[in-house]
Amino acid sequence: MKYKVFIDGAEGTTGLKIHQYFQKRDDIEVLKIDSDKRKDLEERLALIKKADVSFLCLPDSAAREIADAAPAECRILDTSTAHRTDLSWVYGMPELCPQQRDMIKESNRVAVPGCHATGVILLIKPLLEAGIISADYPFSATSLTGYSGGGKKMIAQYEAGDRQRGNMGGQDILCSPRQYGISQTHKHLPEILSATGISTPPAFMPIVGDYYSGMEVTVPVKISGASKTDVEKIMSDYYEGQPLVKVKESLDDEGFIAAGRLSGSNTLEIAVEGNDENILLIATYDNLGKGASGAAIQNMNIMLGIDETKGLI
Ligand SMILES: NC(=O)C1=CN([C@@H]2O[C@H](COP(=O)(O)OP(=O)(O)OC[C@H]3O[C@@H](n4cnc5c(N)ncnc54)[C@H](OP(=O)(O)O)[C@@H]3O)[C@@H](O)[C@H]2O)C=CC1
Ligand SMILES: CC(=O)N[C@@H](CCC(=O)OP(=O)(O)O)C(=O)O
Repeated sequence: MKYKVFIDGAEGTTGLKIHQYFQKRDDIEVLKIDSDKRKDLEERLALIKKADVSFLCLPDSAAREIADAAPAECRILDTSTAHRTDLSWVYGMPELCPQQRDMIKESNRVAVPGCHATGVILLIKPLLEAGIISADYPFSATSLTGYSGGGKKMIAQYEAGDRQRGNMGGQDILCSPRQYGISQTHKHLPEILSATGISTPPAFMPIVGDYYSGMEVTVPVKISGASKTDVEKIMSDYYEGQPLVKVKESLDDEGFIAAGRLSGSNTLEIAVEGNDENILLIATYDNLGKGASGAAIQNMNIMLGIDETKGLI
């Protein structure tokens, strides 16, 4: 018996990547839609009704439209931002707290977390749960990402053949890392608040670089009454036994941490760096792996009651 899945938006960045994972699996049959009907609501609904699980890899508005039209018994995983703070959906982060996996397994509506939000939430949550930092702490986060995080449009921009690469004296502005979300209205801030329960949004500094994929999220914290070693212990205990989130002694590679170090992987690695005075909580992962498509597959595996790492490690 094969599970039937439908990928709505299969020709986009996230959808294509999910499709690639299924090419290596013999337990999954991907339901196909004719290319000229890929935006036809009725055709897509018919496939969602046939599938055991459907993935929405669409812009937010299109994800809302199809999710609203689908019968409640259809099982849907939405990779967009549309439903991540919607209380009738389950937040698809199995490592968030002990109950989350069961909630995902039982739900017909699961929202896959945003790529930046994934790192920020996984870094902050254990400290809040341990009570060594309070919900009103003035958090901040820097998040480096590869350009595939921006979907087809940004990939085309960065990969355009007429770009002059290298040090062009500022002629090719894409060569240098670009900070964005400057007005502090990034679309991942609401889910960071709702998943962690912190009282105000962190000061958030996303930066896109001239490389395809990979993320490094850093949350600096000053904690009185707890050392770096205490924080390491809290972090390791919180994620003990998690197959796709690993706490490492250090991510430092001869003085550097490359944001693309886990490009192509589905795991997320955390390390507590810095010193007792300035603790740096750091997570590295692939924006298309644990930050999007890999996380979507992990959620699907949980919903289907099979090994959650199947096809991912
Ligand atoms: N890229 C990333 O790293 C991540 C992306 N996401 C989220 O995943 C979702 C998809 O993003 P991404 O894959 O990057 O985006 P892309 O722009 O690469 O792909 C979006 C796809 O949706 C299709 N589409 C648009 N409107 C409709 C519609 N009405 N009906 C059916 N298909 C439609 C597009 O078709 P066409 O090409 O024909 O226009 C395109 O193939 C977004 O919500 C994004 O926020 C989440 C995590 C990470
Ligand atoms: C480089 C870049 O532009 N990245 C996107 C995030 C992509 C992502 O994962 O966000 P969603 O899951 O919410 O789409 C951004 O920061 O808006």
